[in-house]
Amino acid sequence: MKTLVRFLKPHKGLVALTLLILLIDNAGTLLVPTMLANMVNVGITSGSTEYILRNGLLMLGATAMASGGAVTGSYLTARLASRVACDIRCAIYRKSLEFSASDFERFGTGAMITRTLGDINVIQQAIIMTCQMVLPMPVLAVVGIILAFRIDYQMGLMLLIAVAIVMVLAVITVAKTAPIFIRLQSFVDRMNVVLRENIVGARVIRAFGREQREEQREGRVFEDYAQNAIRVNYVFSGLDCSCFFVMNMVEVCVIWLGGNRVGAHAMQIASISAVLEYAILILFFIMMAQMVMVTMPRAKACLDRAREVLELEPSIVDSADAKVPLAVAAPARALAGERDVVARFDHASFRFADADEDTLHDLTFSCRRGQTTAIIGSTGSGKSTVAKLLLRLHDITRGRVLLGERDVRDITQRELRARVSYVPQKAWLFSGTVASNLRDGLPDATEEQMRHALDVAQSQFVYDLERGLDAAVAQGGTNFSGGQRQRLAIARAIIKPADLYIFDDSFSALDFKTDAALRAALTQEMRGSALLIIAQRISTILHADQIIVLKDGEVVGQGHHEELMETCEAYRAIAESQMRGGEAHE
Ligand SMILES: Nc1ncnc2c1ncn2[C@@H]1O[C@H](COP(=O)(O)OP(=O)(O)OP(=O)(O)O)[C@@H](O)[C@H]1O
Repeated sequence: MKTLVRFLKPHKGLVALTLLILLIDNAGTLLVPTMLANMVNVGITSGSTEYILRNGLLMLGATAMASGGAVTGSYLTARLASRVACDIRCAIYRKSLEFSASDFERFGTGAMITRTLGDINVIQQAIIMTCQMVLPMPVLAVVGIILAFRIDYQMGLMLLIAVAIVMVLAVITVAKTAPIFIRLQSFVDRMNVVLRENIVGARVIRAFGREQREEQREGRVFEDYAQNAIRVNYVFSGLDCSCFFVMNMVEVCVIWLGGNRVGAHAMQIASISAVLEYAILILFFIMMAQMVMVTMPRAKACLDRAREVLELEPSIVDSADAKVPLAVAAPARALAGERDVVARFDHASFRFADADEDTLHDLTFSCRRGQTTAIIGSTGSGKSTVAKLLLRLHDITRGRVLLGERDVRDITQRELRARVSYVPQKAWLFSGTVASNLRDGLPDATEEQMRHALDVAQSQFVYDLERGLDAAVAQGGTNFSGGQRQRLAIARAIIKPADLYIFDDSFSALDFKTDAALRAALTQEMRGSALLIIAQRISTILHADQIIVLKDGEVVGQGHHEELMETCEAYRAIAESQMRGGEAHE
């Protein structure tokens, strides 16, 4: 509830206006039956045309209040609900950008999508239904019963008892059915996770002939959801018919008791229809409110899930004394006090939160300006983790990681990432154009700068595309080959001015000739910065100024290729295995 209040607060004017309009709608609705009764009881019985006309005009006014209020109220509630939903979605998205890799893993991509889209839709609908069906109910019930008492004491009492019984039944139904609706939302989450996995991995599923198995897995999830949805529909149909039964019974009672009261001259005939209308109106709103209330626990579950995301304290935050960030677009310049060392690992160790042992142990090495540092090691030795620590996507457990002379934890994340340019292992491009992707690296890049970056990244293939720099890029860059994607990701990284460029296994999909040409162009281009190249292929790092050999998260060798061939057993083993395979080309 606190979360909802927080998001309603900025719209308090709209909330107040919506409630006022709904009140006007209810007032109009409640006035009509009494006016109608008066018209018949007084106007028609006395034959006063003037009374009938005057009362008719007043009724017209009340009807206009009710219908105008209903239309405006619907518009305002829809507007309020969509504004609140939009604010929650934006807040979740903004929050997710603050998450470290492990924070994000706590929820998972599928669940984050459900929380941002499906869950917020449920909340949006709940706000609309609450405003239109639940909030008017107590007003209508209380005022309707008072008006019925004014018409006749016994009729009022009967209506009060009927409403009390229906309310008790409604509360029991809501309490009993709430868990089904909460379960329903968790099934939506599961469906989303399984569907996403199967759609993204559709080609792998086909390649491994796993269609039947995946179909069964999906079928089970859909089946669970369907079973729950059927139960929900049972509940609704049960509610529907019992409510209509109660309404009809109350109608019978009103007419029966009304007839008796008229016979006893305790009230006039047209008052029966007024009480009847109040009874139908109140019971109808109780029925609708009940239907909305059974879905409320689901909306609450959705709100709780949104709150979980919004209230999660990111595990990586800027320290209080971190310097004011530089503008991201500002060109990088020499880091104060350090001309030479751009980045340094100082006895750094790291352990994943869910791991039993350190992934990296006691790493000490520096990346220098104008030099290429390479990291090589077997699969899972911790190479990518080194890159992520430099970007502070994770925080080290012991030791220090420094940018220039400053610990990365004492720099704002914004400044840190403005000074480091990164090509991730999995080259990811955003949907748009080649140019828009390059502008992610440098927002105001000129065509000349883009062409230069493409040339350095050996991406001249772009010029052969029909629309050149404006060629369309599909989500993830799937309309390009793996090698083309890598080169475009490299172009995006090198167009950004930075002190440190990190290439995480970014040359793996390139042929040897392109790999060699790209490295030569990079070395030439990046003389003023430090390069950190993570690679599996010896040929990619052969000429690096310094090679770090990682084994099980430990540095087991450090030096030039020739030095390492002499002194490092692990390096020699990698080199020899690749030379046997004919990979180590210059
Ligand atoms: N989020 C995570 N949680 C727990 N352990 C992880 C996580 N990510 C990676 N690891 C583990 O950390 C170790 C190092 O992973 P890393 O990705 O750095 O290896 P790598 O040397 O880059 O491997 P590759 O060459 O295959 O890309 C691996 O053993 C991996 O299982």
